[in-house]
Amino acid sequence: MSVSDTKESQTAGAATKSAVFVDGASGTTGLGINERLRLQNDVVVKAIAEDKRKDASAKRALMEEVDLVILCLPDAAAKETVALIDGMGAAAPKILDASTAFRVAPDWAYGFPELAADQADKIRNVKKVANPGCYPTGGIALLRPLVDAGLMPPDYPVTVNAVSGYSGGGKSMIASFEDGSAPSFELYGLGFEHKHLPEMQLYSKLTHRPIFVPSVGNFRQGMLVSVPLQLDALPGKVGGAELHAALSQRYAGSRYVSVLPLDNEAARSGKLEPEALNDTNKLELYVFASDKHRQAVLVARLDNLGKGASGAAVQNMRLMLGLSDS
Ligand SMILES: NC(=O)C1=CN([C@@H]2O[C@H](COP(=O)(O)OP(=O)(O)OC[C@H]3O[C@@H](n4cnc5c(N)ncnc54)[C@H](OP(=O)(O)O)[C@@H]3O)[C@@H](O)[C@H]2O)C=CC1
Ligand SMILES: CC(=O)N[C@@H](CCC(=O)OP(=O)(O)O)C(=O)O
Repeated sequence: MSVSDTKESQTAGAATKSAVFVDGASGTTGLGINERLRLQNDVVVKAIAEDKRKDASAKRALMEEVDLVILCLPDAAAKETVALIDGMGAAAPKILDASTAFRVAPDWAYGFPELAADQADKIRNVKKVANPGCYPTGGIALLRPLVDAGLMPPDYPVTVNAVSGYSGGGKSMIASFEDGSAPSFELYGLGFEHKHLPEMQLYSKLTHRPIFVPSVGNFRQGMLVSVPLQLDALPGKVGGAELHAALSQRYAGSRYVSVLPLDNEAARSGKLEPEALNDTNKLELYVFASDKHRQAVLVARLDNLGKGASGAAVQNMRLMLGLSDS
């Protein structure tokens, strides 16, 4: 049996299509990527035979045939595959890694194309891209424009609260919620060492480590990431309108990131639920503010499996392969 079972939509002209291998294709993120790739007819997905999926030499042979490898593996396994690719010399494909292993590595580009004006070009032009964590996608999207605009000093004492659906914890967490052994809701990360903190601090350009309090609830996917602010602790007389203007300016024209108007349904009801963007690559940003009490809460809503993982991976993949945004 060949090491690759090529799932082709191989029709005339297929030779010019970019070829991609998803390492870890049967995990939560890998399945989500493959589902999205099935809808894209300008990419050929090469799949490894099931019994060879952890076999390094079979992987290497397959990786020599592709333009890009997407890693959907635990950190340790991602590092092993990256070492394998680093040893391939000129035959090495581009790498897009969904794990936490390389997100703050200096020789990798951070796969959040909306981070800054030149970030999409960086992603296009490097060989190694780290897909962001789900929570940092929301946190950085809210914080970075405020720091860049000078509304939030880099040493501001930031707190990030968040709630995620249970698919964020991969196959084992999904099983524990679906067999009823997990609690309905819990806070975690209370040891101040959550794996997303380094990327959240670095790409938000904060000099102080944020306090990050994630939580997980009994729903499959979707998330909210929120940042509470005492407005009088910010310099000047910053109010909701200025925060909103800075975010709106940063994401003007963005296809996937939108900033909701200050007056929106959630602001009127005082409530926001996490599942509305499920199965999309969208990220919504909200500014809730009270001029009376001089307080604000910034909120990002996204699908942890969409813009928080597989959707972002496909967006980055297309940039890395020089394909138009589908
Ligand atoms: N779930 C989410 O919302 C997000 C996840 N991520 C990241 O994506 C990566 C994958 O996570 P997720 O999909 O949730 O995890 P899962 O546990 O759902 O899947 C991981 C997959 O990797 C496979 N695997 C493990 N070791 C190897 C190996 N050496 N070679 C090939 N396959 C291997 C596993 O197979 P087996 O079970 O047989 O060992 C499993 O199918 C992680 O680094 C995670 O941090 C990123 C953003 C969001
Ligand atoms: C609910 C839950 O457990 N979520 C995961 C994060 C999922 C994610 O996006 O993070 P990575 O990309 O870094 O894997 C966690 O907190 O570890």
